[in-house]
Amino acid sequence: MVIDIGHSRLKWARLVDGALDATSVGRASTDEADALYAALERSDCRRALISGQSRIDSVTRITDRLRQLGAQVDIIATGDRTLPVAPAYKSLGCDRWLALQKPWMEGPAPFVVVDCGTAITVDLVDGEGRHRGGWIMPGIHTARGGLFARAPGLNRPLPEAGDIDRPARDTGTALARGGLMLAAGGIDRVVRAAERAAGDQVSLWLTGGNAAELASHLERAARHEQHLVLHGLAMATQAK
Ligand SMILES: Nc1ncnc2c1ncn2[C@@H]1O[C@H](COP(=O)(O)OP(=O)(O)O)[C@@H](O)[C@H]1O
Ligand SMILES: CC(C)(COP(=O)(O)O)[C@@H](O)C(=O)NCCC(=O)O
Repeated sequence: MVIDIGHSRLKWARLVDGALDATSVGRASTDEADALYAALERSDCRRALISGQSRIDSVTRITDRLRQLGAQVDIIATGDRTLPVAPAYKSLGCDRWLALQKPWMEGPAPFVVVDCGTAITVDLVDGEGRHRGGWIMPGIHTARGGLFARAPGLNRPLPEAGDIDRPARDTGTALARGGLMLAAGGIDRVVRAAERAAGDQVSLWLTGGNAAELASHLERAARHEQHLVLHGLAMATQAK
């Protein structure tokens, strides 16, 4: 089994012959991992490779419970296995490093991976397969949470955003459109900067919990692959 412990959500899947079994992908809140334990107990898997790029207390709680259930748990650290794309720097999040591996295997060409989760991270890999580094921005939900903490009067259930290019005429819609505009505008700008840094056109991969809602608001078409971190973990199980 491979498990991605994010700051907000857990994602997991079984492997069949070293590849992800798409039918087995599960998700839960990082704070309520019972569905993961139930999936482990239902399956015949007793080994887990984990990306634990989350709060240390969450990772400890989840891995302790998995061990109690009889699993052999291995937590991967950035750069500690030989994968096709090496990290540009040592303290790079393990989730970011893992997410770069599948796109590079699909063709040796420059690309960026945008992971839209608790944070929005954008990472550039050039045409030689070198990770050139990236950018970290607050995720949509995180940015709104920060705003609501400072201006609690704004906090409310949000409606569908609709056309984000149209000026909103009520507070909820303004917040819904503004959050998407902030993220999409930041991503569009970063992709242009990545192309200047690479000196080449880049293809765009989107992953993470907010990828689907952001895709249609970006300037260019992106390939949406929901579980790039899990795919990277699957590759890591085959690597030394
Ligand atoms: N069913 C869902 N439950 C929780 N969050 C969701 C759900 N669908 C989309 N999201 C969004 O996904 C974000 C988390 O994305 P994810 O990639 O799982 O993050 P992380 O890897 O940081 O834990 C949340 O901030 C939320 O806006
Ligand atoms: C930037 C992140 C918080 C993103 O985490 P996520 O939103 O996927 O939960 C994580 O990759 C991280 O803690 N990185 C370490 C710092 C770095 O990548 O430079």
